Amino acid sequence: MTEEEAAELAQLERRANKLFSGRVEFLLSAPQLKFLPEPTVPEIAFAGRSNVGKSSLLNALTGRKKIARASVTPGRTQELNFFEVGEPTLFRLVDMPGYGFAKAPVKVVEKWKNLVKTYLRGRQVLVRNLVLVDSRHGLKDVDREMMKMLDEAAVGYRVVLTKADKIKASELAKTVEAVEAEAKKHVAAYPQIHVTSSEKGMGIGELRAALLRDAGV
Ligand SMILES: Nc1nc2c(ncn2[C@@H]2O[C@H](COP(=O)(O)OP(=O)(O)OP(=O)(O)O)[C@@H](O)[C@H]2O)c(=O)[nH]1
Ligand SMILES: [Mg+2]
Repeated sequence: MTEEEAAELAQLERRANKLFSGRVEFLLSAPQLKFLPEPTVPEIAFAGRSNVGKSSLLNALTGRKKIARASVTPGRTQELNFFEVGEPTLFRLVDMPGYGFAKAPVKVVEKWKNLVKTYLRGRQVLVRNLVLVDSRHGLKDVDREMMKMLDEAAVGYRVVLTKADKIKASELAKTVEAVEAEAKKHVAAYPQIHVTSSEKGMGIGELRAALLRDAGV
Protein backbone atom coordinates (compact mmCIF):
# COMPACT_ATOMS: atom_id res chain seq x y z
CA MET A 1 0.00 0.00 0.00
CA THR A 2 1.36 3.44 -0.89
CA GLU A 3 1.41 6.28 1.63
CA GLU A 4 -1.37 7.98 -0.28
CA GLU A 5 -3.54 4.87 -0.21
CA ALA A 6 -2.93 4.43 3.50
CA ALA A 7 -3.95 8.03 4.17
CA GLU A 8 -7.08 7.57 2.09
CA LEU A 9 -7.99 4.42 3.96
CA ALA A 10 -7.44 6.10 7.32
CA GLN A 11 -9.71 8.92 6.26
CA LEU A 12 -12.39 6.48 5.11
CA GLU A 13 -12.18 4.68 8.43
CA ARG A 14 -12.60 7.93 10.35
CA ARG A 15 -15.65 8.77 8.28
CA ALA A 16 -17.03 5.27 8.78
CA ASN A 17 -16.51 5.39 12.55
CA LYS A 18 -18.29 8.72 12.70
CA LEU A 19 -21.20 7.51 10.62
CA PHE A 20 -21.69 4.31 12.62
CA SER A 21 -21.55 6.17 15.92
CA GLY A 22 -24.19 8.57 14.63
CA ARG A 23 -27.78 7.69 13.81
CA VAL A 24 -28.46 3.95 13.68
CA GLU A 25 -32.06 2.99 14.16
CA PHE A 26 -34.06 -0.18 14.09
CA LEU A 27 -36.56 0.17 11.26
CA LEU A 28 -38.64 -2.98 11.17
CA SER A 29 -38.72 -6.73 11.43
CA ALA A 30 -40.04 -8.64 8.41
CA PRO A 31 -41.31 -12.16 9.14
CA GLN A 32 -42.52 -12.43 5.54
CA LEU A 33 -41.55 -10.87 2.23
CA LYS A 34 -44.65 -8.74 2.05
CA PHE A 35 -43.38 -6.79 5.07
CA LEU A 36 -40.10 -5.70 3.49
CA PRO A 37 -39.49 -1.94 3.60
CA GLU A 38 -39.57 0.13 0.42
CA PRO A 39 -36.31 -0.43 -1.47
CA THR A 40 -35.17 3.18 -1.25
CA VAL A 41 -31.52 2.83 -0.09
CA PRO A 42 -28.70 0.29 -0.50
CA GLU A 43 -28.84 -2.71 1.83
CA ILE A 44 -26.11 -4.94 3.26
CA ALA A 45 -27.23 -8.27 4.68
CA PHE A 46 -25.62 -10.49 7.35
CA ALA A 47 -25.79 -14.21 6.67
CA GLY A 48 -24.25 -17.13 8.52
CA ARG A 49 -24.89 -20.22 10.56
CA SER A 50 -27.01 -19.97 13.61
CA ASN A 51 -25.05 -18.63 16.59
CA VAL A 52 -22.06 -17.51 14.46
CA GLY A 53 -22.41 -13.96 15.80
CA LYS A 54 -24.43 -11.99 13.21
CA SER A 55 -26.42 -9.97 15.71
CA SER A 56 -23.33 -9.41 17.86
CA LEU A 57 -21.37 -8.12 14.86
CA LEU A 58 -24.18 -5.74 14.04
CA ASN A 59 -24.06 -4.46 17.60
CA ALA A 60 -20.28 -4.09 17.48
CA LEU A 61 -20.35 -2.23 14.16
CA THR A 62 -22.91 0.22 15.44
CA GLY A 63 -21.25 0.49 18.84
CA ARG A 64 -24.52 -0.37 20.54
CA LYS A 65 -24.88 -3.24 22.94
CA LYS A 66 -28.39 -4.30 22.17
CA ILE A 67 -29.64 -2.81 18.92
CA ALA A 68 -29.82 -6.34 17.48
CA ARG A 69 -30.84 -9.19 19.74
CA ALA A 70 -27.94 -11.55 20.37
CA SER A 71 -28.35 -14.73 22.34
CA VAL A 72 -26.64 -17.92 23.53
CA THR A 73 -29.68 -19.79 22.20
CA PRO A 74 -29.22 -20.58 18.50
CA GLY A 75 -32.13 -19.50 16.33
CA ARG A 76 -32.64 -16.22 18.15
CA THR A 77 -33.15 -14.15 15.00
CA GLN A 78 -36.16 -15.40 13.08
CA GLU A 79 -37.03 -12.50 10.80
CA LEU A 80 -35.23 -10.07 8.53
CA ASN A 81 -34.38 -7.15 10.80
CA PHE A 82 -33.66 -3.82 9.15
CA PHE A 83 -31.47 -1.10 10.66
CA GLU A 84 -30.95 2.31 9.14
CA VAL A 85 -27.63 4.13 9.20
CA GLY A 86 -27.15 7.87 8.67
CA GLU A 87 -29.22 11.00 8.95
CA PRO A 88 -30.89 11.05 6.47
CA THR A 89 -30.63 7.28 5.94
CA LEU A 90 -27.68 6.38 3.70
CA PHE A 91 -27.99 2.61 3.82
CA ARG A 92 -29.48 -0.27 5.77
CA LEU A 93 -28.01 -3.27 7.56
CA VAL A 94 -30.10 -6.43 7.54
CA ASP A 95 -29.77 -9.03 10.30
CA MET A 96 -30.99 -12.39 9.03
CA PRO A 97 -31.99 -15.68 10.61
CA GLY A 98 -29.12 -18.16 10.79
CA TYR A 99 -28.94 -21.36 8.79
CA GLY A 100 -27.81 -24.86 9.68
CA PHE A 101 -29.58 -24.99 13.01
CA ALA A 102 -30.38 -28.70 13.33
CA LYS A 103 -32.64 -28.44 16.36
CA ALA A 104 -35.20 -26.10 14.81
CA PRO A 105 -38.44 -27.70 13.60
CA VAL A 106 -38.30 -28.55 9.88
CA LYS A 107 -41.24 -26.31 9.05
CA VAL A 108 -39.67 -23.32 10.76
CA VAL A 109 -36.35 -23.91 8.98
CA GLU A 110 -38.12 -24.11 5.62
CA LYS A 111 -39.85 -20.82 6.32
CA TRP A 112 -36.58 -19.00 7.15
CA LYS A 113 -34.82 -20.56 4.21
CA ASN A 114 -37.44 -19.38 1.78
CA LEU A 115 -37.52 -15.93 3.28
CA VAL A 116 -33.74 -15.54 3.16
CA LYS A 117 -33.34 -17.07 -0.28
CA THR A 118 -36.06 -15.02 -1.90
CA TYR A 119 -34.72 -11.87 -0.31
CA LEU A 120 -31.14 -12.56 -1.39
CA ARG A 121 -32.11 -13.48 -4.93
CA GLY A 122 -34.64 -10.81 -5.65
CA ARG A 123 -33.78 -7.69 -3.67
CA GLN A 124 -32.80 -4.93 -6.08
CA VAL A 125 -31.14 -2.70 -3.50
CA LEU A 126 -29.03 -5.45 -1.94
CA VAL A 127 -25.50 -4.28 -2.71
CA ARG A 128 -23.45 -6.62 -0.55
CA ASN A 129 -23.70 -9.60 1.67
CA LEU A 130 -21.58 -10.66 4.60
CA VAL A 131 -21.11 -14.37 5.10
CA LEU A 132 -20.06 -14.89 8.71
CA VAL A 133 -17.95 -17.89 9.62
CA ASP A 134 -16.86 -18.95 13.10
CA SER A 135 -13.05 -18.70 13.38
CA ARG A 136 -12.96 -21.93 15.35
CA HIS A 137 -14.86 -23.95 12.78
CA GLY A 138 -13.94 -22.55 9.37
CA LEU A 139 -16.19 -23.18 6.38
CA LYS A 140 -18.89 -25.82 6.69
CA ASP A 141 -20.96 -27.31 3.88
CA VAL A 142 -23.92 -25.07 4.74
CA ASP A 143 -21.63 -22.04 4.27
CA ARG A 144 -20.47 -23.38 0.93
CA GLU A 145 -24.10 -23.81 -0.10
CA MET A 146 -24.82 -20.22 0.85
CA MET A 147 -21.74 -19.00 -1.05
CA LYS A 148 -22.79 -20.96 -4.11
CA MET A 149 -26.26 -19.52 -3.94
CA LEU A 150 -24.84 -15.99 -3.74
CA ASP A 151 -22.49 -16.74 -6.65
CA GLU A 152 -25.52 -17.77 -8.68
CA ALA A 153 -27.56 -14.78 -7.57
CA ALA A 154 -24.57 -12.58 -8.45
CA VAL A 155 -24.62 -10.88 -5.06
CA GLY A 156 -21.09 -9.90 -4.07
CA TYR A 157 -20.12 -10.94 -0.57
CA ARG A 158 -17.40 -10.65 2.03
CA VAL A 159 -16.48 -13.61 4.17
CA VAL A 160 -16.10 -12.48 7.78
CA LEU A 161 -14.51 -14.65 10.44
CA THR A 162 -16.13 -14.10 13.83
CA LYS A 163 -15.12 -14.78 17.46
CA ALA A 164 -11.41 -14.45 16.65
CA ASP A 165 -10.80 -13.87 20.37
CA LYS A 166 -11.72 -17.48 21.03
CA ILE A 167 -8.72 -19.16 19.38
CA LYS A 168 -4.95 -18.97 19.37
CA ALA A 169 -3.24 -16.74 16.83
CA SER A 170 -1.48 -19.69 15.20
CA GLU A 171 -4.77 -21.53 14.64
CA LEU A 172 -6.44 -18.39 13.45
CA ALA A 173 -3.75 -17.90 10.83
CA LYS A 174 -4.37 -21.40 9.51
CA THR A 175 -8.12 -20.86 9.27
CA VAL A 176 -7.63 -17.52 7.52
CA GLU A 177 -5.41 -19.17 4.95
CA ALA A 178 -7.80 -22.05 4.30
CA VAL A 179 -10.92 -19.88 4.08
CA GLU A 180 -9.19 -17.33 1.88
CA ALA A 181 -8.03 -20.04 -0.51
CA GLU A 182 -11.60 -21.23 -0.83
CA ALA A 183 -13.08 -17.75 -1.16
CA LYS A 184 -10.81 -17.14 -4.15
CA LYS A 185 -12.61 -19.93 -5.98
CA HIS A 186 -15.99 -18.26 -5.66
CA VAL A 187 -16.81 -15.70 -8.31
CA ALA A 188 -18.90 -13.42 -6.13
CA ALA A 189 -16.65 -13.56 -3.05
CA TYR A 190 -14.09 -10.95 -2.15
CA PRO A 191 -10.67 -12.57 -2.32
CA GLN A 192 -9.71 -11.05 1.04
CA ILE A 193 -11.58 -12.08 4.13
CA HIS A 194 -12.18 -10.12 7.32
CA VAL A 195 -11.14 -11.26 10.78
CA THR A 196 -13.26 -9.91 13.61
CA SER A 197 -14.12 -10.16 17.26
CA SER A 198 -17.27 -8.37 18.34
CA GLU A 199 -16.22 -8.97 21.91
CA LYS A 200 -12.80 -7.30 21.57
CA GLY A 201 -13.56 -4.86 18.76
CA MET A 202 -11.03 -6.50 16.47
CA GLY A 203 -11.40 -5.73 12.75
CA ILE A 204 -14.48 -3.61 13.36
CA GLY A 205 -13.08 -0.28 12.10
CA GLU A 206 -11.84 -1.88 8.87
CA LEU A 207 -15.16 -3.59 8.28
CA ARG A 208 -17.05 -0.34 8.83
CA ALA A 209 -14.89 1.31 6.16
CA ALA A 210 -15.46 -1.59 3.77
CA LEU A 211 -19.21 -1.37 4.25
CA LEU A 212 -19.17 2.34 3.51
CA ARG A 213 -17.46 1.56 0.23
CA ASP A 214 -19.96 -1.20 -0.51
CA ALA A 215 -22.87 1.12 0.13
CA GLY A 216 -21.26 3.71 -2.14
CA VAL A 217 -21.34 6.50 0.45
N1 LIG B 1 -16.19 -14.59 22.56
C1 LIG B 1 -17.02 -14.09 21.64
N2 LIG B 1 -18.33 -14.44 21.63
C2 LIG B 1 -19.13 -13.95 20.68
C3 LIG B 1 -18.64 -13.08 19.65
N3 LIG B 1 -19.67 -12.78 18.83
C4 LIG B 1 -20.75 -13.42 19.32
N4 LIG B 1 -20.45 -14.13 20.42
C5 LIG B 1 -21.37 -14.96 21.23
O1 LIG B 1 -21.98 -15.96 20.41
C6 LIG B 1 -23.35 -16.16 20.75
C7 LIG B 1 -24.25 -15.99 19.52
O2 LIG B 1 -24.20 -14.65 19.08
P1 LIG B 1 -25.36 -14.00 18.19
O3 LIG B 1 -24.85 -12.67 17.79
O4 LIG B 1 -26.67 -14.04 18.87
O5 LIG B 1 -25.39 -15.00 16.95
P2 LIG B 1 -26.37 -14.99 15.67
O6 LIG B 1 -25.54 -15.38 14.51
O7 LIG B 1 -27.08 -13.69 15.58
O8 LIG B 1 -27.38 -16.17 16.04
P3 LIG B 1 -28.86 -16.46 15.42
O9 LIG B 1 -29.66 -15.21 15.50
O10 LIG B 1 -29.37 -17.55 16.31
O11 LIG B 1 -28.66 -16.94 14.03
C8 LIG B 1 -23.64 -15.18 21.88
O12 LIG B 1 -23.52 -15.84 23.10
C9 LIG B 1 -22.55 -14.12 21.74
O13 LIG B 1 -22.23 -13.48 22.95
C10 LIG B 1 -17.23 -12.71 19.69
O14 LIG B 1 -16.70 -11.97 18.86
N5 LIG B 1 -16.49 -13.25 20.69
MG1 LIG C 1 -29.08 -13.25 15.46
